[in-house]
Amino acid sequence: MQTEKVEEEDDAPEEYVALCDFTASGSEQLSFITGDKLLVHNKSSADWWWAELQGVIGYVPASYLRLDGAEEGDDASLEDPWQDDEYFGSYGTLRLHLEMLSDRSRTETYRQVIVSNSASLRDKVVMDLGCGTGIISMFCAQLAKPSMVYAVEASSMAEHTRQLVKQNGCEEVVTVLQGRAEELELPEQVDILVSEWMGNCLLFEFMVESVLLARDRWLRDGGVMWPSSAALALVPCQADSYYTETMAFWERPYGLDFTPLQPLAQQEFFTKPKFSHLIDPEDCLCAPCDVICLNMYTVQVRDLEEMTGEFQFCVEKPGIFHGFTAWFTVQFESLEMGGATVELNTGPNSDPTHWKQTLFMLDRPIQVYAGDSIHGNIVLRRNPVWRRHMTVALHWTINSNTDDSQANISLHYTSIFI
Ligand SMILES: N=C(N)NCC[C@H]1O[C@@H](n2cnc3c(N)ncnc32)[C@H](O)[C@@H]1O
Repeated sequence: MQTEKVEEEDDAPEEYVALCDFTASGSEQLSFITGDKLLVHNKSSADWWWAELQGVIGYVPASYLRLDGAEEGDDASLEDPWQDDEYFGSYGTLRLHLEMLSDRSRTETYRQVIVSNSASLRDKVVMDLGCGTGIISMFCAQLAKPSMVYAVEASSMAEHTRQLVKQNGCEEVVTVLQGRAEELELPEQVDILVSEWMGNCLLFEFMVESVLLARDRWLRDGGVMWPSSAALALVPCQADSYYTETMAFWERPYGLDFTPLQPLAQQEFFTKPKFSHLIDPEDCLCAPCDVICLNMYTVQVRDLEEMTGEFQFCVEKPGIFHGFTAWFTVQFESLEMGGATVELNTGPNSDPTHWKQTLFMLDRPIQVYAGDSIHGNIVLRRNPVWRRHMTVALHWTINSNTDDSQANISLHYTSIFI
């Protein structure tokens, strides 16, 4: 995730021009269309600014705007909307590969997919998209007998991957190709396109776009996608420890009253997802549900622009509704008819992974009771400027039938996260 420094608050409002349309998804936001000139009064956070358009005030996504009068070329995002230098630069070092290889649940799942399909992999042509250090390609070469594995890697790690392939005696089967998969020329179509492309909340990094473009270009008719499908799971949850450490903390630190900072804390800590969350299964207020499902054979790049999922949860036990936790699962269908599907589940009831889970905090916690209904929808909207990012909007309503003072009212909140 990119973290931008928050610029100091200015007195005189600055005029910005809208680079693309934005549709508000809450009363506190401001809609605009490409070319609108907005007056920015306050850059309260790196992602959301307080702005005015034709006398109406509201929050606007900073990344959709460019300072009026700035030259087209001044705007880095238009030059490098994929932030490729930074993105592939980060994968050119070992840090992220060490994290991924150290994730045994992730890596062993891919090994299990290869082992359980080893007979069917014989004489097949495989593409390993975004192979990194080549681990999946070498699993294929060592545990099965494909005729060829094209190990495609865009970062400078590819040079080291070639060495690893040779070091492990796989050079007969594995060919390392350096470049973006959607730009490369392969000598032939492939029978299997395997990739480990998943990011936080399943889609961050949007590497999935490259997988779909490569599918359309290189996967032969009847070929197999691994993963074959993917799902984003969501559950309403308690998050008492996070709430205590970021909000309750300001009540009496060292005997002093710091509560005037709580609105700032709410803005700073609860308007962005917490990506490194490990939710305790006990904190789930009910069973999770899959809100977004991707069929990797049919989903199109254009579908990624905006994805909406409905949910209807029935609270199973009384507790404090602090927010929603999200994670993903991916499924690998068998190459054999009727063969068992392998699944990688990054949720709280499975072995932990380096993705952990993602916590979306409510603006304020709400007491809920068994039988309460939490229903609404989640909207993943891809950032039209920064192509590896998206906003997540959660709209929900609680219908409670207890005799509590809040009973029988609908609480409707929208939380927007970048
Ligand atoms: N979230 C993840 N799974 N990230 C894994 C990304 C790995 O794939 C590589 N990668 C990502 N996109 C591409 C692409 N379009 N072409 C080739 N390699 C890629 C990246 O350099 C890294 O080694």
